[in-house]
Amino acid sequence: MHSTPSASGPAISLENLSRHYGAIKAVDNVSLEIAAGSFVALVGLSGSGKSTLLKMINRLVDPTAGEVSIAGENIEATDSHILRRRIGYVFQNIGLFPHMTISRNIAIGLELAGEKDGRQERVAELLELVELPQDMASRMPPQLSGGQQQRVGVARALATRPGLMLMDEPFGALDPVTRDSLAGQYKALHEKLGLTTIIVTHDMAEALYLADRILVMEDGQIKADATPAELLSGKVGGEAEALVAIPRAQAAHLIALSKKA
Ligand SMILES: Nc1ncnc2c1ncn2[C@@H]1O[C@H](COP(=O)(O)OP(=O)(O)OP(=O)(O)O)[C@@H](O)[C@H]1O
Repeated sequence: MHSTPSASGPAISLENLSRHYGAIKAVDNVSLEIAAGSFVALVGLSGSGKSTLLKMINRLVDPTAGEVSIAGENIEATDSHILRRRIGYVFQNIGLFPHMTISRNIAIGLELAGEKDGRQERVAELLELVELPQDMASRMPPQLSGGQQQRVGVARALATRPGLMLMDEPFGALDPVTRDSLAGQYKALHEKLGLTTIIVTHDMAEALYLADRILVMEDGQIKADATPAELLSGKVGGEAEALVAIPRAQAAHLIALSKKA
């Protein structure tokens, strides 16, 4: 079997990016440089604009103003099929096609791109990459657990060897143990493949654990931009501090309980 060649994640640039819906400023004049190979978490309260920001990067949502560039190229000028091959997208409810085998679900991006050669080998390679047994290839999605389906979602997103992964609450619907183990395995994949990853999560503890940079959104704007260590140090303040206070208090509570045992 071939080993997976390292992809090289692109740098991303957002310039005065906005998406307004009438009076609602879902994303409001955001400018941002994301370095190649970063793992960025977008956190913030419900409705703060995280998903809208993410979806403007793969053109699922069109901005009302501003620009997105990937590896220095304005995405408006990039053919949307090419863009989709370069960007993997994983979201909470996976969206596997229930009437297609796991193998076909994984290969759908290759099929749509007209890539005929080596599809089965690529599926085998991807199953191995996301640590699923090869015999799952012939099963149908309803015959897999939620966690296994989510792994298939990750495999499908990686099929076209994208350098950029966009993930919207990818592990949100899973139990905490599966969630933690999948998140850890994804982080290892991110490093192994040299990806650029942007993840939306409601879970600050997950963001602190996974990302090397955390962006806190509020009312369509980025109100804090910090490393996990900076956030944990308590120097960032504002809403970021309120979000970090929750996992910090939980950790302190658990430590106190374990001392009583
Ligand atoms: N298609 C739409 N039409 C009108 N308003 C929209 C649309 N999509 C999003 N919004 C509004 O834009 C704001 C930001 O929504 P968005 O989904 O980006 O937030 P979010 O931070 O991802 O929220 P959540 O954490 O709940 O998923 C919200 O007020 C939402 O109601």
